[in-house]
Amino acid sequence: MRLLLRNDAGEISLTKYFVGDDPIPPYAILSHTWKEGHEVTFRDLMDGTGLDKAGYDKIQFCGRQAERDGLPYFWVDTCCIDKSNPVELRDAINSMFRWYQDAVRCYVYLSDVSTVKRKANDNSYQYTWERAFRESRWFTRGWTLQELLAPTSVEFFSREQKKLGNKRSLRQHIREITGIPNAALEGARLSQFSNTERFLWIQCRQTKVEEDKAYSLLGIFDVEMPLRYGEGSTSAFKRLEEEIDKLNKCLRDLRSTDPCDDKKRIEDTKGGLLVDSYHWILKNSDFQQWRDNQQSRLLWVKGDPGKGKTMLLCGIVDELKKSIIKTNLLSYFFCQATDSRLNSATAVLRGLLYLLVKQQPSLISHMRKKYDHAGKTLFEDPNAWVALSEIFTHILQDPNLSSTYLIIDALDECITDLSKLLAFIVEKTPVSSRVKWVVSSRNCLDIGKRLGKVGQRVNLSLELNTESISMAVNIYIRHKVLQLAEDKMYNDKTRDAVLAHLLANANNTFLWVALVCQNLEKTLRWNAVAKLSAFPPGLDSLYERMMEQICNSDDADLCKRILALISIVYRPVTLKELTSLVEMLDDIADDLASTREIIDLCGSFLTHREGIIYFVHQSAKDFLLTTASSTVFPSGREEVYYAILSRSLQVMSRTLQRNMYNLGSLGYPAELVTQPDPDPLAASRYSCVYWVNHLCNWIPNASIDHSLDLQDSGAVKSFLEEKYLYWLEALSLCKSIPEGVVSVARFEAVIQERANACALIKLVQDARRFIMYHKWAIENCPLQAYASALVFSPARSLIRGLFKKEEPRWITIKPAIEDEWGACLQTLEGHSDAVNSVAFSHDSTRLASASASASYDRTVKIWDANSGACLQTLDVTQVEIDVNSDFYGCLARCLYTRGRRGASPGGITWYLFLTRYLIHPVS
Ligand SMILES: Nc1ncnc2c1ncn2[C@@H]1O[C@H](COP(=O)(O)OP(=O)(O)OP(=O)(O)O)[C@@H](O)[C@H]1O
Repeated sequence: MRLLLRNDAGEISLTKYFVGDDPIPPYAILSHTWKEGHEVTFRDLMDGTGLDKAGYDKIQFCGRQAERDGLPYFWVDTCCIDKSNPVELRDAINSMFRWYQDAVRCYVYLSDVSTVKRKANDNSYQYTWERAFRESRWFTRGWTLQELLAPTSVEFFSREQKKLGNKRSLRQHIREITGIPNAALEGARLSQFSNTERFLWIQCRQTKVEEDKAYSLLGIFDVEMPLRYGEGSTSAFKRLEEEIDKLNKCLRDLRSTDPCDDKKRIEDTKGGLLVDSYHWILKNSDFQQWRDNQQSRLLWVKGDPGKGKTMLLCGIVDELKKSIIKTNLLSYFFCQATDSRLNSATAVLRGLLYLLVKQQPSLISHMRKKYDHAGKTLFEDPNAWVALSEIFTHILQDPNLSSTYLIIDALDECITDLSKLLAFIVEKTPVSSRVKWVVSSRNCLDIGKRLGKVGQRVNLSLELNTESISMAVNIYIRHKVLQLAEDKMYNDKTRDAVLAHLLANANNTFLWVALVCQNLEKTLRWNAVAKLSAFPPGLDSLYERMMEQICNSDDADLCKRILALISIVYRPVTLKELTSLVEMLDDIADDLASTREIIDLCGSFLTHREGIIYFVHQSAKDFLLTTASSTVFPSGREEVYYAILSRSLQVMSRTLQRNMYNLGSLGYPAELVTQPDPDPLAASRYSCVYWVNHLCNWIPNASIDHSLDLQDSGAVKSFLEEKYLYWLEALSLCKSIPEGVVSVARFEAVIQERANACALIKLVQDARRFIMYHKWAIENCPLQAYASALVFSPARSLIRGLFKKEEPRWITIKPAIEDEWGACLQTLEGHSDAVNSVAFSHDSTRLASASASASYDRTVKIWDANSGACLQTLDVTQVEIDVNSDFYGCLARCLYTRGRRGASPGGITWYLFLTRYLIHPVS
């Protein structure tokens, strides 16, 4: 951008063009409406002409007003853009919103509003500036919409250059004139207003050039697109809407969880956030140093289990939201070890990115190119970390990134790839001075060592802030006891006894207090005081006592079984899923209220919210898996894996059948499928995705009598024979076909190792070929499991034979297919043109395919050799690849047939040879 500078003599000159990282001095900006032929242009200023034009007065006004406000620099659109330079014009239009946003002051000059009272007609003197203000042309123009919304400070001036008020003082008028809600006028992020609402704001406004009506919205939607003057308004709006749709689709695919919802859920499940119990942090000197000192980039909050770190970070998020200016970004993520969707480094980056892009949509530009090639898999496949960390790095380096706060809670609960996440934080913290980080964890030596490498770090140890924590916990105790006393109608004596016990034994541990109070909620009023001695100090002692109580209760076996199961499932299960997995709950399978009651009996280990069962705290799960392991798993964990496997097979056998969601046609696309209510898969969803995992975990033990076995006559084989195809449909409905592909491969490996059952092994091998070959079709259209998958399988495929009855009857002439599965394992579809090279990685887990010649699609794709998922698409224009040279270990040429199997135009069928460990180039 180029600014104007007013010197002491009142002379105005243009500055140099600021590019890249050039620091731009604080400046004021003018907003006005243009008058044809009267405006001073860039050329005028360069040639020293235009001083006699009427528009020059406005420029001088802006310069003088800026000087009064202590700003020597200012910007006026008529003369600061060289419109004869198309590149500069394009960049200016795409950046204009930000220029207005970054201005310290925006002066709106209203040439048609006068403060001089004058006679409107013969007998009236009521023509005041307010009415002229309401009717001003400024409110009817397209570009002035962003000039009203983008800057924080907007001041309005009359024709006589007299100040009329500002955006805040004139809010009521502006709202009535424009229909724009107060929140938007007060600077709320525009991304929080719906598209329809934002389009409405421009509807009645006009622009001189018709396309500008759409182009003037680019900043309001925070998207970029090339300008094509002459395309017409319809086309410009169409392209704008397409751009917005692409943005929304990318954002939808990026979202694996919404950390805003996670925060709310965590607060709700933990009984609500008590402001008085975290407010101490605002006065803490370490926190203040981190917040106020530009050099302090990272705050590490550390403390023992249950000391209130998570709730403290929830509080910090709330406080930052209140105190930071609206253009700043705030993104956060709460790791939870008990939930596989929230316990990996990839999940953390994905969640942080999601919130960042939601607030500043233009940041999506850093992922769009890759995303446009790879789609959702970019964020999900095994290489997601590589892609996400690269995108994140670009965002952190983006000069347009607003000041940003990034908050990650519970690093110690990041189970997968914590070291990668730590390395990333350590490496990226110094990258941008506009980004501040807060992370929390337990007192882990390893985390401390890694974070110790960050120079600009502040450590905040809860154990070293005993006084503050003690006061915070005492406030919490008083709050909880008052609540209990009210709910349970304690008399004063009981209330005081409970209060005294908690104050004396809490040891500055919030969680201990929370657990005791949870227990007291279930204790009869008359028994409360006597029961207090059952709550010894210390978390582990408390858990032990809770376990003892469970063991002595009437429902001990059931509670222990539920606790064991919840400790080892791969994700939190729903109440319905739980009833299907625990035999002892059979009698109340349809009675969710009773299941809830039983969960409540499991001491204070478990809690449930919106039908999903969670551990009350990670430390509860840790306790069950370690200290209480022999109580909860008296016959070892294998026995519980077995039970889950066995029950999973039962529930799937009961519920899986053809067309469970009543889809209208065989080609019904998976992306349009919505979950019916009631959901036929509600009880078996977990089992469908994870039964093979439990089978792999289970090591048959001769001492236990298993009715289920891996023999030719066993239940596993019967399940596959009777339900395999319905299971594939269910996996597709659960959007879990890639997991299914990996499961069947694992299954095959396990069964070859463990079972002495030829028929079962053959069946599983056939099942594996079936899912690999038809993965794409079934994943995209669930019912294709019964159509193309069957019809295009070899005549002697065991699965085809078993499910012959499901083949569409109306296909009377069936394609001639080989008798046996051929050399083709699966079809990898994705390149839009011919492929000229492929190569396996050294460990055979990855396959690279290149369509890299000039006339091809100029991409290299990396595939997971097991699941066939496309992991990454590399743009060959960016990656220098000589297709004839060594690449990715070795390059192999493969046979391919274009469009075989009637694949999509340009689709390619690859023959991946069974002997893939022995890659030899073939012509
Ligand atoms: N400010 C607060 N307001 C309300 N409840 C709180 C607050 N701080 C702590 N608690 C209570 O204490 C419990 C433990 O707090 P929290 O989960 O934040 O501890 P933590 O230090 O993160 O534990 P861990 O490291 O083991 O995960 C919460 O479940 C909640 O019930």
